[in-house]
Amino acid sequence: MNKVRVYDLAKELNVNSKELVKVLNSMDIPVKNHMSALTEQQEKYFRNNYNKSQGESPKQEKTPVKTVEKKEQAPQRPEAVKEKATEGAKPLAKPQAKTEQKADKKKLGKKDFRKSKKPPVTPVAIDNSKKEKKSKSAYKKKKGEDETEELVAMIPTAVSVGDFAVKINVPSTEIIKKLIGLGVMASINQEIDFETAEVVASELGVKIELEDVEEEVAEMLNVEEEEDEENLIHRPPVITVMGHVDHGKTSLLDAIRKTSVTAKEAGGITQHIGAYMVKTNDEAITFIDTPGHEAFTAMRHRGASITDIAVLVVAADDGVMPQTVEALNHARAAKVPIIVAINKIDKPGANPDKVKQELTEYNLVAEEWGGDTIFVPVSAMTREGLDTLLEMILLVAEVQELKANPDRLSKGTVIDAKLDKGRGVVATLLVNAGTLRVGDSVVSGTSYGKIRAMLNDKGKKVKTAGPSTPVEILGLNEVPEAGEEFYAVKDDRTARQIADKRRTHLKEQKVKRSAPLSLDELYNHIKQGEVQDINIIIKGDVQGSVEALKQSLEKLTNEEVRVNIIHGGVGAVTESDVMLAAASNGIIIGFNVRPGNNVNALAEREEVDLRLYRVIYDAIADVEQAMKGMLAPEYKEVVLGTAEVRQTFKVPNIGTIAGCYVTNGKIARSNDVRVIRDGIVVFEGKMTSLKRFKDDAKEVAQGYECGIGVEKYNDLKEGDQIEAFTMEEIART
Ligand SMILES: Nc1nc2c(ncn2[C@@H]2O[C@H](COP(=O)(O)OP(=O)(O)OP(=O)(O)O)[C@@H](O)[C@H]2O)c(=O)[nH]1
Repeated sequence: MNKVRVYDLAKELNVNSKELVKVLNSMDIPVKNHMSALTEQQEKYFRNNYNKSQGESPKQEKTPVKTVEKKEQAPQRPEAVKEKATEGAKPLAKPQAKTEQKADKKKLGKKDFRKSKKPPVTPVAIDNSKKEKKSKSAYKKKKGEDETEELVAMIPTAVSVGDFAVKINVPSTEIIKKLIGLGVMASINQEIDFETAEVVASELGVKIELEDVEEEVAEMLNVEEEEDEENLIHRPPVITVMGHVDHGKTSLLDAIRKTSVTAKEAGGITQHIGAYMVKTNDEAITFIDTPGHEAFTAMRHRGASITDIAVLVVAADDGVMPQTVEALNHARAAKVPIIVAINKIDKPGANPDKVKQELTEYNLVAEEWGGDTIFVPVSAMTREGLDTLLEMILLVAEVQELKANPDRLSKGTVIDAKLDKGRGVVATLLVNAGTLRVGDSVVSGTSYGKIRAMLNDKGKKVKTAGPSTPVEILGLNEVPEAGEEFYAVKDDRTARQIADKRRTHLKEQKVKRSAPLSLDELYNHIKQGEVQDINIIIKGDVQGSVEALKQSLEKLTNEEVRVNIIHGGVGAVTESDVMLAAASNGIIIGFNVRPGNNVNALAEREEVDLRLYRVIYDAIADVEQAMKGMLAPEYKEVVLGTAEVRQTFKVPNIGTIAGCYVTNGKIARSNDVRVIRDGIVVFEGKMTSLKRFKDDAKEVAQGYECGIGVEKYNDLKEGDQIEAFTMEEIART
């Protein structure tokens, strides 16, 4: 869901951001500054009421008598707000970093608006509450179940007793006394953590909430307000090259890089810095040098949407392959325009039309065939078509009107970073806006420092780097994470303060991360208006089942939620599927397939809901039930162990016995088993025998060999995985 920031809204309404913040606050929409984002509901509520109150001023002093009347009125139903708001509302499709969305969800949406059963207070009611307001920075208002307004103090993860006292307006001696009561001996200058503060506060009858570090940081960064159109200049497009393995991504990037090397520069290019710039017809294009959709989605998952255009490479002699489809779905999920480069046209078996034909099935239809996708036949080897490809990139970029203000403190994204023995932390940054300069103080996540030296993509020392320029910088104190944003700030102190603030908050941030989408929680998300799109990734054993599932699931779309199949493919669930789900807040449905190595662990870490089914109907029913809030899974499958088939034996009258090695967990005779070949479930059933050498065994542990027979299945093959599992009942929630 895209959220709108105050400055976007201000720009649209042609009002000053600061004024708008005041208006929003007066409407009980607790925004702090121009960087604050509104939830969709808040935006709708605002639009509805702003239009009405416009001109009257939000203070509403003219109608004090009505205060009582309004309060007694039946609460305005959110549905009504929705209907009215949509009439005049322009779509505001601003892409926004995921981290920001999360921060927003955490602070504004859930706490102040959605959980409250009452509708937002009307501007009339607010005016009264204003009188009660104390220090604006320390408090925010919170509506309880009754009409009384509660004041909530915002407390950081760690706070000194003295500061805490000031924030909650209670004498520090009182706090020290309470702390002693809790067995905590702390002086006025000592710090207590948020949890302790919370206990003390509740004993004193004061509500506290954890400060939102990113909002504070936004304030410290003093990010420029809306950019004046006149300050904006064209910036070069940033390109990521994607495609199936061996279709020529790396060759294409290398060929493009060499194309741009003029004679005198030749030999000058010795290093790769994670991104490079080329010039064609005097226009620059930036290429991200880590090709592939995995890297792209990993970046997106971290909140970085740096790619303006995706080039999808398809080998003309091979055609559309599984990762071609995967790549195009990753680009689509990120709403990035796609240009198709049909590569290897020099090869004898090249058939560009076949590629075009195959891609029509995925709604990429060539312009010459009546569609709107640009296809460029190229050869990374002979360099044929490369100029046309670059021209087409510029053409698509022109439509996008990519602009940035070069005259401001720089911000952008970390593309890559490492620790170099001789040079210290080396980070490749892609400037997104502003101009980065040697000597600038920068901060990225918890890493900060002053730029000691800056090198361009050709390894040359440079003093400045403008929008869309990749540079390598030296001077950061620790290795920042790829995909993290960086900001140049006014001085070292600010950079350090921001990094420190983040470091202390890091733990809580992780814990407080808003829950990603899961079928179990789906209905709650829908009810709270947080979900309008269910993004699903389907992996199946054969194309037919993927297609059938896709169509049936898409049919579940109703007025409230749309079911989007963002990717569907044949084969095991992969890490890249999990990353796509994580970056798109989606869930994964596997039909007759199993997750590949480490995939379960990754899904768990990223909290991606990964569901595996053997019956199509079950998958559809689960999603359907989840949409209605009726999902009540009663059984959960528990995998207990896996064995690898090393050898097979034919035993007369018994059938095939697999000589296995237990690779993890343990296999018990009572377990059910499934046979997995190349990530696909080929059989599921019962065990007929489990033996250690000649003896029957109850169970065999990891690291031991055993013989396994599977009921009614004699097609066991070397290399198969035998997975042992049981079904466990789980309590309804
Ligand atoms: N004939 C011909 N061969 C090409 C062309 N482009 C790439 N190749 C060859 O195809 C093979 C794979 O190319 P890569 O550039 O490594 O492909 P890739 O997509 O980057 O592969 P991964 O990095 O493994 O995903 C190499 O042997 C290249 O030499 C081309 O235009 N024509």
